[in-house]
Amino acid sequence: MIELRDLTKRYGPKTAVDGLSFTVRPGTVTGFLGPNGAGKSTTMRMVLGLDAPTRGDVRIEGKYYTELKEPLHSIGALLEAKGVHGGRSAYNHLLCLAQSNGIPERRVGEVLEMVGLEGVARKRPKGFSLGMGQRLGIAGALLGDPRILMFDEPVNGLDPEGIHWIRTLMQRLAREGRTVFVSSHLMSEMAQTAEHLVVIGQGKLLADTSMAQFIAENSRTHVRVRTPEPERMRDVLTAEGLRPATGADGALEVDGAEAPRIGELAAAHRLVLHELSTQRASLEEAFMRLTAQSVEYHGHAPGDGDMPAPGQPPGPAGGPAPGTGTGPGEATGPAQGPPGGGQPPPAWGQDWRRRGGGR
Ligand SMILES: Nc1ncnc2c1ncn2[C@@H]1O[C@H](COP(=O)(O)OP(=O)(O)OP(=O)(O)O)[C@@H](O)[C@H]1O
Repeated sequence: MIELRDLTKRYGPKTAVDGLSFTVRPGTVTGFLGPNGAGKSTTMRMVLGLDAPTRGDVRIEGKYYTELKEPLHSIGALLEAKGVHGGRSAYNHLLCLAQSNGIPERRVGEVLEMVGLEGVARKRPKGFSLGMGQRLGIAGALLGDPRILMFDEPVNGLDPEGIHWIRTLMQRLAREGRTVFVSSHLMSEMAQTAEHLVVIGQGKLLADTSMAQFIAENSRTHVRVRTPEPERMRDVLTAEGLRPATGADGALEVDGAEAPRIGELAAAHRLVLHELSTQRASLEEAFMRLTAQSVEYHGHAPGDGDMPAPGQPPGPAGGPAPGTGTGPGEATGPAQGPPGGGQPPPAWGQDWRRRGGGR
């Protein structure tokens, strides 16, 4: 278990981490999410005692990092894959780590096998690919067989096979009852990996919630209906207590009813349908909405007039491209903006934040 209490870090006038309090529990993968510059790495460095908090503290299994007698047995971390001595072989790099932490040499072979690097054990990491470097970093984290594992952006730059491998490994470690804390700035990646989420923006806690709750509250659906008689369809839906909106292309967008129900209503009133589809907003979009106010740097493409200003939720045109945020619970239809035909939707993130998401 990792417990943060009012954790704060200032660099001169810049507050990188601002009063963070949350607990990372064992048995699940906890995703640590936030846009670039949100303070994830700074937080993780403070967990490991590499940076001193300006205020507040972190405890690992109830102890301060400095109180841990053999830290690698308590917490293993992958912060930056490049922090490896390039001149030593992978085996010797791990052996040095093991010897300085009272870990028997046989464990070096075990972890190399676990990460699939046994074939290059005698090679120098200098020539390793990014993926091999990540695997070596993870081998180092696993060396002390720790109860807690912490990975900072472990899938950055990896190919799909590498991403799949890391995801599976993290889930296995959590199933073994370990605490697994992993940072990312990609909601779509976390959606497939984590069961619990901690979201920060500009150093502040935005959410601490289960992934299931996040999906339930943010993967909002609506039904798109196209018919040659939209006005009559609208009247039928309104008579049922629904409030259809008109999309940019004239299609009706209906919240609060499933597609089969709408299809039955249309049939009962002998209305021809040209389209009846369930649309689900992507989790990536929900995450962008939640963190929109706390993104440090906004990119703008030429002619990017639709990008939301900080604090403004993006309309459908400002959201990610369809299909960019596939995660569990968004199997139907392309990723779309919410209903309303370009009208700003309710600020889901803010609403969700207000409702809280604590355990
Ligand atoms: N040593 C430092 N000195 C001054 N400012 C720093 C230092 N380290 C981090 N910062 C600033 O603190 C803020 C948080 O940085 P941090 O690297 O923790 O964010 P992050 O969420 O990990 O971002 P990313 O996803 O880009 O890695 C940023 O504005 C960064 O510029």
